Amino acid sequence: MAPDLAVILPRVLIVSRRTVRKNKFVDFVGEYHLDLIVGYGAAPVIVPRVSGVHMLLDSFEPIHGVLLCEGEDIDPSLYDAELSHFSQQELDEIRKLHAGDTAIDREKDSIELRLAKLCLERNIPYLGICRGSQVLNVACGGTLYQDIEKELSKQTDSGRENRVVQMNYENYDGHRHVVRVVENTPLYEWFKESLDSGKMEISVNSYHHQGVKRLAQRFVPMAFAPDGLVEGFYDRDAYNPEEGKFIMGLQFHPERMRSEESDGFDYPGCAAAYKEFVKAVRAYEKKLNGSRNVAMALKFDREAEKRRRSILRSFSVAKNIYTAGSDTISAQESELEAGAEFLEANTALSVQQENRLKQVGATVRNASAYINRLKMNEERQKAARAVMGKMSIKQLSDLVSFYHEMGQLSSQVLEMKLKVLMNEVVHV
Ligand SMILES: N[C@@H](CCC(=O)NCCCC(=O)O)C(=O)O
Repeated sequence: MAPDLAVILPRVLIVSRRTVRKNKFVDFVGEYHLDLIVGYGAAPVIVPRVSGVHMLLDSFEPIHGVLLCEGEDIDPSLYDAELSHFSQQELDEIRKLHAGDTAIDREKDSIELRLAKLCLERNIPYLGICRGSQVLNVACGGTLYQDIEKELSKQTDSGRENRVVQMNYENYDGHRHVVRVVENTPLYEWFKESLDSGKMEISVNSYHHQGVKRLAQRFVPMAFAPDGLVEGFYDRDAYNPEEGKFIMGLQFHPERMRSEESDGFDYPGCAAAYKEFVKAVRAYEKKLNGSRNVAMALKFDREAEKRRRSILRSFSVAKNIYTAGSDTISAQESELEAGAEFLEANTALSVQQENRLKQVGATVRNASAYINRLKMNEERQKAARAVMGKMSIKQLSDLVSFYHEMGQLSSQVLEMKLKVLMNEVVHV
């Protein structure tokens, strides 16, 4: 069971985050993400955010999906050409308040932006949660607020009632704020039975202080916070999980919207983003393998045809030599190889094939070995017939059913081995 699953499950890449444990760096990924990916039928592959990995992403192929989630702030120089509009005092305040986030991890930025761009180039399913949604927007040319509280609240004239607390360190996991869900979007479909009547609102968690400022052109918003911040978006033209299409970003964490006591989700729709994402990942893998198999089959066909031609050519040269005498052999020896190899490898030829080969002169090289093998076969058959002639009907019918059973068994095992081999070839 295990080897089959290992071959079948599609792979979702997730980049780790760095922290310090017992005086040394360790890499981690939140288990809620991993559990959901496994639960819906894909294999999470953790890409460590260690130096140099951004140059080694080819080694993580095949990639059937990418899930990017939490982490430090994205380096503002990656999305904001004019850099800091903040005074030194403001920057110090931001760093003090969000100390865990404001240390930038350039290696992670670099790995994640490369992965996001790869997904966009190849239409690999991508789910961005929180920082992952910010990475997606930046990869597509959008920009971010470097600090929502300082920038968005400055812009919001409408006053305090629209202000949103995005980070509440006093009530970290219990904190929620409302978002307005946009109709006719996947998010609406997933949460529609939970929307407050007429209000189109759900309450979401929040663990960020950066956020989408200018949404990249290709995206459609799926939810807004009361201060206008985009809380979810997707590429409508690249959305069809059944066909392997999924490019989406969520600023909140549906995987983490759970009751403290029971660990149960706040809404039945919470796991849907993961479910639909993995659905797309699985469909993408199928599509990819399908087209690879066709490409492999075409390659095999072309190679077989090439081989067939060289064998034919070899036989025709052999025929000419046979008809004309043996003087010219050395000049054409290399062309004879294919035919000779073919004869060596195929002892079980039909009488018709054998006559045809003799006729075209294929006995010129290795003829004695070939004839010896044929003779040996004939002798073995003669001996077997003699033994069987002496056996009883019961013994003979036992022998028949034994070989029948063995035949069935070996074709089953052969089929399995070919399947494994085919998968290995496809995954090379
Ligand atoms: N630094 C970014 C992204 C923050 C982020 O990824 N938050 C989720 C992690 C929550 C946790 O570590 O508990 C920002 O602040 O916008």
